[in-house]
Parts: sequence; C-alpha cells; structure tokens
Amino acid sequence: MVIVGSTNPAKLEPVRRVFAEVFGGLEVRGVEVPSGVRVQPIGYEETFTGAHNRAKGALRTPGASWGLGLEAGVEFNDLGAWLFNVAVVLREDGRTGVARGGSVLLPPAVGERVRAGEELGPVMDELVGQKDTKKGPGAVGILTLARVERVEFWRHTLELALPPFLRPELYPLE
Ligand SMILES: O=P(O)(O)OP(=O)(O)OP(=O)(O)OC[C@H]1O[C@@H](n2cnc3c(O)ncnc32)[C@H](O)[C@@H]1O
Repeated sequence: MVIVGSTNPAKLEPVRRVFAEVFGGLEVRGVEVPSGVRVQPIGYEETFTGAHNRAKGALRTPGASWGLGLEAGVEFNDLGAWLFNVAVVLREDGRTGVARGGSVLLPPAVGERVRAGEELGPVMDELVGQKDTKKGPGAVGILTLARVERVEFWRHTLELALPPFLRPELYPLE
C-alpha cells in the first residue's frame, strides 16, 4: 500500500494518478503525519525536512510498502518570495526518490505577509475570498488563472522524484 503523509486532496489526487499510471494496482491512502517543522516551512532545508519526516512517518504505517511526503515551502531572494514543492518517496526496500519541483513567484504583498510569519494558505484565501484554496487550486492555480493548478504542480514534482524507481540500474542502492 502507498501511504501519503497528508490528507490534503490536492496531494492525494496526483499521487493516485501517477502511481496508477506508473506502477498500477497499488492502493493509495492518506494519513496525518507530523512534519516536525513549522506549518509554513521557509527555505529548502526546512521544507525537505518536513517532506522527509512525513514520508518516514507514512512508511511506518502498518501495511505501508511506500511512504510519501509532500511539503510546500516558501523561500526569499532578491526577486521576492517563491513557493515551491518538495517530494520525498520512500520504498520499504530502502530505495528513495527526492525532487524539488517548479516554483512560482508570490505577489509582493503576499510574500511580505509570509515573511512576517503568516501561513500562505489563509493569506491566499483572504485574497480571493474563498476557503481552503490550498486543498483545491492552491496559490499556483489562483496566480496562473487555473492554467497550472495544485494537483498538476504536485504531479510534476512527483514525476521528478521517480527516476531511482524507473531507472534503478542508474541509481545503485548503497
Ligand atoms: O494538509 P497538509 O498536507 O499539511 O497540506 P498543506 O497544504 O497544509 O501543507 P504544505 O506542507 O503543503 O504547505 C505548507 C503551507 O504552505 C501553504 N501552501 C502551500 N502551497 C500552497 C498553495 O498552493 N496554496 C495555498 N497555500 C499553500 C499552506 O498554507 C501550508 O500550510
């Protein structure tokens, strides 16, 4: 069974899609797993740690043969605040896949609020006057006028974490 360390549909849906296409016939379930980092991780290290902790927690679930951790982070540079995805895929045999996905520049006013300590989800909800946008289109869907929604953003990141499973001969296990 594939266990995802989240119950957010915007994360479960892309895992179901990709795993059905690539590996076929595996049941996918989401469980709440502590990320061990802040609700809104800042920078790559914290975001990777959150994704890795979620994947490890997911793999510890009874019956799990795969554990997946998907964590979104925000990082700041001279251009502003960037939202990006990190995926960690662990298989029971010790094989691991990791990817950092694409990134999208947040509007300056949104970036400033996240820099001041707010969580991105509620800030985006307030901006568009809707609830729980992080479970649907996500910030990326809102900003791209739905051309790239959160499911698609995650699908792409997940695909990029799969090479060690797709080309195992090129990624020897230690
Ligand atoms: O239920 P979980 O798995 O925790 O899903 P999440 O969306 O809350 O958690 P993430 O770890 O993916 O993201 C960290 C925070 O960044 C925010 N966030 C990330 N991506 C977002 C998006 O596309 N749209 C809105 N908020 C987003 C959200 O508020 C999260 O609390």
